[in-house]
Amino acid sequence: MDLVLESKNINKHFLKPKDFHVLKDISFRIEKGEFTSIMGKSGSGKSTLLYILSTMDTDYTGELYLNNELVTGKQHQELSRIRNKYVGFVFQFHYLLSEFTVLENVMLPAKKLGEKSHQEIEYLAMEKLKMLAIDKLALQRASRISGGEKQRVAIARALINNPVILMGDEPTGNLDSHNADNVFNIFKQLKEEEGLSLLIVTHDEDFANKTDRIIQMEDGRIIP
Ligand SMILES: Nc1ncnc2c1ncn2[C@@H]1O[C@H](COP(=O)(O)OP(=O)(O)OP(=O)(O)O)[C@@H](O)[C@H]1O
Repeated sequence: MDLVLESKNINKHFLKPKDFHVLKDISFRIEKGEFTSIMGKSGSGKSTLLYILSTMDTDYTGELYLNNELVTGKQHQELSRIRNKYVGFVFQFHYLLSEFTVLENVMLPAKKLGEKSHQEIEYLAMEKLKMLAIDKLALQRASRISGGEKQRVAIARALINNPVILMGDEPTGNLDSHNADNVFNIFKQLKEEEGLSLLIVTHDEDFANKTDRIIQMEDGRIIP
């Protein structure tokens, strides 16, 4: 079995304003090429969990493995390298740099990783833009494209370092149904053609029903 993510007994407490046990014994695995969605009522802990799994939040107990590597306990710099290399992340809001071009936005995470030349990164970024059918927008400023296009640029940016897993916190939450379908189809294509694993938090039942597996959360637990 080819595992890309494993969570073992992850627990988290928020201590302020008072002790709140927000995640309770979260254990599950994601295999290569699996398209998983996370659903659950508002406040059930979905975003909190996703920020831990993507290594952005390190304040928890338990163990997290990415690509069979234990990431829990790693120092900031090493963690940042692992995140940049293994995890792509798409937010509900695109967070593009509006004064930069589409191409420059997509290139940024690869520049940060610093493993490839400018030319190589530009080539890879254009490949991602082509795959998402937005290569014609490469030299446009990010502020001048539509909402659906911005989310596709955000996906291209999340893919630039060829992550093993793409995570999303309601990536279709701000989109109309046409653009949401479009993003779902892109995710499905990435799974089928690239063997990418996806872990997507969503409130959209239609979206979730089309994924391979739904993880249901309630009060900080996964419902078995
Ligand atoms: N920094 C924080 N300090 C204290 N409590 C927090 C903090 N962040 C989140 N919470 C609480 O933790 C619980 C889980 O929040 P989380 O954002 O993970 O839920 P969610 O399932 O993603 O909700 P939604 O669907 O509304 O986005 C909520 O009750 C929230 O109020």
